[in-house]
Amino acid sequence: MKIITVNNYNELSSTAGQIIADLVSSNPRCTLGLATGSTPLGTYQYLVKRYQAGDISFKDVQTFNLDEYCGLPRTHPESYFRFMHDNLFSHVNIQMQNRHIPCAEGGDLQSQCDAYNALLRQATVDLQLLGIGSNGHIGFCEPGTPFDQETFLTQLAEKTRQDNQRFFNSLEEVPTTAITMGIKNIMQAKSILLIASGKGKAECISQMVNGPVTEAVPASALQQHPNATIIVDEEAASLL
Ligand SMILES: N[C@@H]1[C@@H](O)[C@H](O)[C@@H](COP(=O)(O)O)O[C@@H]1O
Repeated sequence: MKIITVNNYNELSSTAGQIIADLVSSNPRCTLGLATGSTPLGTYQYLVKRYQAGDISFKDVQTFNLDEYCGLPRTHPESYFRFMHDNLFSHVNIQMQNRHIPCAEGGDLQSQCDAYNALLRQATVDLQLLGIGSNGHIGFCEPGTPFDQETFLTQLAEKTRQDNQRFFNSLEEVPTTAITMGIKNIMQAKSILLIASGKGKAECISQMVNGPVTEAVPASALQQHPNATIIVDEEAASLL
């Protein structure tokens, strides 16, 4: 694992954004794995600026998102479909048919998992962007998820629902399940870029980097990835 410590969130966002922009410039047909949550917002803003400045084009870039809540229509303000539209897709030229997000609408969620997994199996993700949950989750792979797990219907941990309550009016409104890439899918990316900011992430970052590789801390699987880079600000790095 390569660890890059930066001073603050702005630097974190530009450092991560620069790595992604460099990849898109050198490999215009690359495939990006994308993440949601508040941490990647600055990274997406950086990429939008570079696109608007005419520095990079996403015309031939493919994207695969990590996860999607179940029980929210895609039009819901907190769906990850909507998040990606509002924060990245509506501002850059990633073609509609090249954007992939798990579909968690409709009755047969297992079929939706299988369909997404089949797409992932055909793809090679060049760079997977990740945030981290305060309990060490990646995507929505919660503690206890087997490392050989592929795309699946996951039960959200209570801690995750509490953490994400800030985006909803009440805890009751936070979905209890989601479709997520599995750890096996995530680990198949050629490179991984995990970003974390703030004191609330210090403990899980320390466990991920210095703790044992264990299913109890899903992000610890990244210790076994040949090309994983972690960018942390000083607060998130404070227990390393
Ligand atoms: N499914 C997402 C994760 O992909 C994300 O990494 C995590 C942390 O989010 P934040 O960046 O808002 O702390 O939140 C959600 O649970």
